[in-house]
Amino acid sequence: MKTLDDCRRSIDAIDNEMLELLNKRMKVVERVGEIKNASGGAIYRPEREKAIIERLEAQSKANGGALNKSAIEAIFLEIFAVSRNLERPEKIAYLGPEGTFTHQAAESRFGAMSDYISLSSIHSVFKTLESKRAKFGVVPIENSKDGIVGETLDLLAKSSVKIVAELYMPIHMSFVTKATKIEDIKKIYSKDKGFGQCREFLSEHNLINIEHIPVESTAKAAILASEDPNSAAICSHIAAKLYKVPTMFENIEDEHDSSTRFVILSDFKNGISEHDKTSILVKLEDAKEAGSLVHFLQDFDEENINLSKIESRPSKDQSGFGYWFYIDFYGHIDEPHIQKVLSKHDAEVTWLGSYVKGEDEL
Ligand SMILES: O=C(O)C(=O)C[C@]1(C(=O)O)C=C[C@@H](O)C=C1
Repeated sequence: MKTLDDCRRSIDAIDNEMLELLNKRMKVVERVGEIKNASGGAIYRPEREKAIIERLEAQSKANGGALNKSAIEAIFLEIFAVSRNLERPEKIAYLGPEGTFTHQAAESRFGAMSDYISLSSIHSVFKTLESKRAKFGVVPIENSKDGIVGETLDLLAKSSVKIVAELYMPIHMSFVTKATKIEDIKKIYSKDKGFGQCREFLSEHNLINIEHIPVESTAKAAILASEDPNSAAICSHIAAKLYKVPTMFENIEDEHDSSTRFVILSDFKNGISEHDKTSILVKLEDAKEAGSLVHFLQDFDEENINLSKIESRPSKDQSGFGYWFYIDFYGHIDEPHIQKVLSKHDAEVTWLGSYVKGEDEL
């Protein structure tokens, strides 16, 4: 029977081997970086990362290994993040401040070691990418309960920035305050969506009729609540911890399976993988004619292209009344059957990105 000391000696030996192997991997990665830097190729290749994780998951299963997909992902996403930093360090702009769900989403993809820029609006994230002050941007695009984030869609419509990846994160809200009694709370800070996601909680605790102050992020709400003991914030657990505001209630969201879809923005096109999704904007020329959208969608149907989302937005241009449509469908823009459909509608379609579809779609 192995003793604890025996086990620890084995662990030390295995750790040494793993470190040697990781360093060996990083030598290869350095060469990949040289090749990409010489050709101007994109460093971040989400489709390749996904393929690696899938291969390792299958291998682990076949060999009866203890590591499941989530464990493999947790370990390897951090390895990829270190690799990318070695190939070419790139800055990541996100909707801050620190402690937002977007920050959490950014860290889950780019790891703890990357160089982050926290910005106070979605608009600033787009501007920072357009001016090349950051290579990647992370912003929310949709919540399973509250729907689309209009600002992100409107900016995608105007900007040259593309979606290169998406990810879904479960959202849990906390009610945090420095007050010791709920009756002492005179105002609540949160992001507008935060109030929207916790209506039942607010009503059950008679918090509907006190002042609700929407601010630009749930982390900002935590900062404000940390400065005023007669206020509270609806925010993430990490924001409460970061800004040292005690938690009065946890998991106060109406729907506990609420999750938010985030998109990673950049300036390159991904290669084709087997699990792609494409986002487009459609401005139909004859939008006032009944049936024009139906005809457009029939073209997709004929090629067996499945839509995962369609959302109409009022167009904000000067020409007056009108709508455009935001559409997500399965497949990559470079696949021939997709080209066939889109080429029929060249003038009406703006491509927003093709990317590996995230796990746990809303
Ligand atoms: O295969 C590549 O293109 C690499 O740059 C290597 C690597 C990796 O560490 O395996 C790193 C970054 C990419 O996002 C994908 C994979």
